[in-house]
Amino acid sequence: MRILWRHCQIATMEAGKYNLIPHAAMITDGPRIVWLGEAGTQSDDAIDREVDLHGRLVTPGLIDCHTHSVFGGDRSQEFEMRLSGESYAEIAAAGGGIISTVNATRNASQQQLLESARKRIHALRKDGVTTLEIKSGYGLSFADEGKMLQVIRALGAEMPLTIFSTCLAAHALPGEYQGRADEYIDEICQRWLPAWHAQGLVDAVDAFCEHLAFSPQQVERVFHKAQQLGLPVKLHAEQLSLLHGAGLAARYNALSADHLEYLCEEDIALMAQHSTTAVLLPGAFYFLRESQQPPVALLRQHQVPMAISSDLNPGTSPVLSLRLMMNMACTLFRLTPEEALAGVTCHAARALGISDRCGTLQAGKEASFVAWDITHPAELSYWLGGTLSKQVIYQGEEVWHD
Ligand SMILES: O=C(O)CC[C@@H]1NC(=O)NC1=O
Ligand SMILES: [Fe+3]
Repeated sequence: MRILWRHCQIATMEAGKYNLIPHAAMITDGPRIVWLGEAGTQSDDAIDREVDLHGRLVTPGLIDCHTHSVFGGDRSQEFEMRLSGESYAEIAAAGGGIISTVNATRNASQQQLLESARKRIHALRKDGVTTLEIKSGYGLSFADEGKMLQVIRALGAEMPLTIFSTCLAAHALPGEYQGRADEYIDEICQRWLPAWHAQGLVDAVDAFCEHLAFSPQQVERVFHKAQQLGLPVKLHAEQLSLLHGAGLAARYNALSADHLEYLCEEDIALMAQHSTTAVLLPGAFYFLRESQQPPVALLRQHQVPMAISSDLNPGTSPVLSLRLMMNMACTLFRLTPEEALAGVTCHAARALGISDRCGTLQAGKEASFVAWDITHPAELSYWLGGTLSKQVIYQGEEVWHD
């Protein structure tokens, strides 16, 4: 069905710039854009339906390229304990920390994981998200990581947005492997990854490269297996220290290196050379009250595209608004509002390797876009909270309206 979407202004986000078309229209045919431009200059091909967008501003659907949206329980009590002055050690002794989420996820059924994730994803969708990456990483066993990956695929099958599945089995060391990290990595590489890949459950492979998680040597073994399976890689890198994880990821032509507070210029140059996108996660920086900022000026200087994401997870970034992350990227990391919008559209698409399909509004690309009740794109980073999205269109269909 050919639909003419008229009476709007469009920010196409091509090349990471607004490219504002002030009096615009767009024609979609099913899930694809077939034309967009100055209103009235379109060809007079048959149109089946017209939609008046009431002068609203239209951007590409937002892309949240780094989330841990599937998990059991939550860590709100831990949050309260910390603010009551309890130490990490006391919290851990009381069963808090990432292991508490692992236990809650292992004890939850697929249905329970699906239902709790669905609520969180709906909040993101109302805020304009039409593509979402979700990682495993709270199961940490063959059965429970497989359960998470099945839930991620089920969410993609039932919800009106595109869901990209990333295996993060190398997120933390489970209790049963304490002191035997290399054996855990062996299990992931020799048995788990090949099986999940054969079941079609994995679109990319990620790991957490950090002193409290896995070493660059252990990460490289996971990357080597992913490469053998033909799966792209991503990496949680330089969040809390400099281990040159981002440089290792770049050498494996990673789609992205993420967090990057402690990133160095040598590894930025490798990211530029290997087209690895930088993914900045201001929610975790803010929630952990970090002080070390990612080197944004150096990333700009080396022309490494910066994506922005929620890092939605129960421990360090319980975030339910990607637009709030845009504000934090500007307020905390000093990105411009135009860079922040590029960070959740075209650069986020690049971080998932799907720039051919979405992230900008152009003929031939996916007809996934948002009509916002604003007059300038900078408002998307400016307003804190609130509902600015009036209509969310996914692959040519209206899937949410205010
Ligand atoms: O605490 C949690 O539940 C996850 C922490 C989260 N995972 C990661 O790799 N970095 C983080 O901040
Ligand atoms: Fe993360």
